[in-house]
Amino acid sequence: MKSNIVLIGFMGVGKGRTARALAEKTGMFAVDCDDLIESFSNMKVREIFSEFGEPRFRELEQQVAVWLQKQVRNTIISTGGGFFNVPNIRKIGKVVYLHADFNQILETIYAHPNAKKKIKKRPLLNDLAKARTLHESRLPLYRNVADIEIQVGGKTVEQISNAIIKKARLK
Ligand SMILES: Nc1ncnc2c1ncn2[C@@H]1O[C@H](COP(=O)(O)OP(=O)(O)O)[C@@H](O)[C@H]1O
Ligand SMILES: O=C(O)C1=C[C@@H](OP(=O)(O)O)[C@@H](O)[C@H](O)C1
Repeated sequence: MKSNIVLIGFMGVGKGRTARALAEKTGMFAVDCDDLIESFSNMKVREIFSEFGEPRFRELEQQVAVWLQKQVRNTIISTGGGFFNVPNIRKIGKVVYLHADFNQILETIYAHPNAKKKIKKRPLLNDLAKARTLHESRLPLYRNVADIEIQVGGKTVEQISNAIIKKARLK
């Protein structure tokens, strides 16, 4: 049985979008950690942050991580931008880091017709100066846990998913 693929990377880099494209191409199923947290808690991510604070959200991420490791196989898992920090990340599956420069990420988010909504639902993107620093400080940490790194800047989702299939030997 194939192991899971765990997509990590900064907010808005395209983890969810890539997971869906990969699922379509490989026949594997795709799940998203933020979606799992929202359905489990019956709250939106932004509500969890505003009502209970970031530490509660990180606890929920750890619960999801334990469940994924125990129960989920043969699945493409897209994660939130801070999920890579869970202690068992490398036990969940093959970790694929999607990398783009901060400016490229902002460009793709702002190019979207729903840009305002996309920013609102990501509390850590609301202050752009802080988000830029976060991107910089996380870069070595993402690289440290990743098995594979994919450059996504300027690429189509088709090119990105084909690169992952090749590097992770998914087909
Ligand atoms: N390579 C890309 N080219 C064009 N648009 C992209 C690209 N990557 C992401 N997007 C768009 O940016 C937004 C964030 O993508 P998403 O998959 O939700 O990111 P993440 O799951 O990493 O936060 C979406 O609207 C998506 O369609
Ligand atoms: O980078 C982060 O710490 C976060 C990223 C978000 O997910 P996306 O990467 O899907 O935006 C979401 O999990 C939460 O707002 C925290």
